[in-house]
Amino acid sequence: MSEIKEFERLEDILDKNLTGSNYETVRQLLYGRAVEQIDLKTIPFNRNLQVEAYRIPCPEEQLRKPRNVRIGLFQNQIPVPATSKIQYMKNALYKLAEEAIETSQKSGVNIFCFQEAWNMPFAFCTREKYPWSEYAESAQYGPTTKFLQELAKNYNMVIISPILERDETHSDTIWNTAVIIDNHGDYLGKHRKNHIPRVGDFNESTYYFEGNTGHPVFETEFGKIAVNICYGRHHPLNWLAFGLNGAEIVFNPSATTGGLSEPLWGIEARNAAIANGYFTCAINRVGTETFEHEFTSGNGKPAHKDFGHFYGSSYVAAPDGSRTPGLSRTKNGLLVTEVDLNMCRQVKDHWGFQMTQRLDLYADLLARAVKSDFQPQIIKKSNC
Ligand SMILES: NC(=O)NCCC(=O)O
Repeated sequence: MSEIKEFERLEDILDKNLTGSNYETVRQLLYGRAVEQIDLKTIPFNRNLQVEAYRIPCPEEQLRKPRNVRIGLFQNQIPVPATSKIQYMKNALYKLAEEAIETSQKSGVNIFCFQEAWNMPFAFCTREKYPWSEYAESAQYGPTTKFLQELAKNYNMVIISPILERDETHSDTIWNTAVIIDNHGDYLGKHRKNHIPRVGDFNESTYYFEGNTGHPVFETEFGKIAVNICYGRHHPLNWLAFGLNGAEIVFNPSATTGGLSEPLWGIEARNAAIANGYFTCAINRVGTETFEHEFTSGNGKPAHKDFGHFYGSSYVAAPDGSRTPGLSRTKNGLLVTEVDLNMCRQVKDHWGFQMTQRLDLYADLLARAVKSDFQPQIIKKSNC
């Protein structure tokens, strides 16, 4: 697929080209029930940050109070060239993060999530070990976690921080990890990316292995949350497992490019929300990162110095299939979304997907499929 850079977002095209009831019909078929815009006009935003805020409506119940939570998703370009010195890059990103978290706090955000490997360039396309491995740091005690613990505590906000992790206890190994910091500034735990891509320039397996933390769900004051890191969104069972462990919101911090995955982007996290009865939050990087040395994609095409365009387009999807518009494809942005977690149970009651999911049937098939003597269940005519 060729790169698409020349438009801001799909929603703008719909908006410009469809009018009146045509627009509403198409919007509803594509995006589900309408979300409401929240007016944040009073907040003095940094001009370079697109801030959009929505409420996903949810019927009130008679016995349970609403469990309203505001989610903040932050997508950004690296603020200085990819080739910058490590500490310079980290400091520039910390400054950006501080602004985004401060704006989130003014917007009433309770849970904030960054994009994948947010405190570094997405350099895994290069296959160079240095300097990129030097970005790795301890999940619990590293400088990025320390920096965010302070902000989480001051702003009473849960923060999800996907970073490159260095596990000093286990032979200095490197992992692609999301760190969860609670709203008191305490380290709650971490999750390591389960599925590592080997597609296009996503050469991440050069740096780290498939995660070994299972499918943890973190119980916070603002709901039960989990993190499905980037490429894991192509794996329905990965989403399912977070649902089985009771997640109410699953974050999908990502770094993906237009030429590779854009047609899938609006589908996968949204489908996961519907199938598993939880909210999903897809966050993608923005911009083009150019590296010093050329690399190839192993496809016979010329060597190049960048991955292509990271297309942003972060969004939130609800268990009833509705979703927010996406943020810009080209700008830094903060997407604030208010959701009522009661919707998870309401949709489960309505559709019955969990009641009818027949896990036993699939457990039996999966148990057989992983064995070396597995025989696929194929019926054919006896004389063929
Ligand atoms: N970071 C990452 O896993 N990217 C893989 C590409 C994709 O899943 O779209």
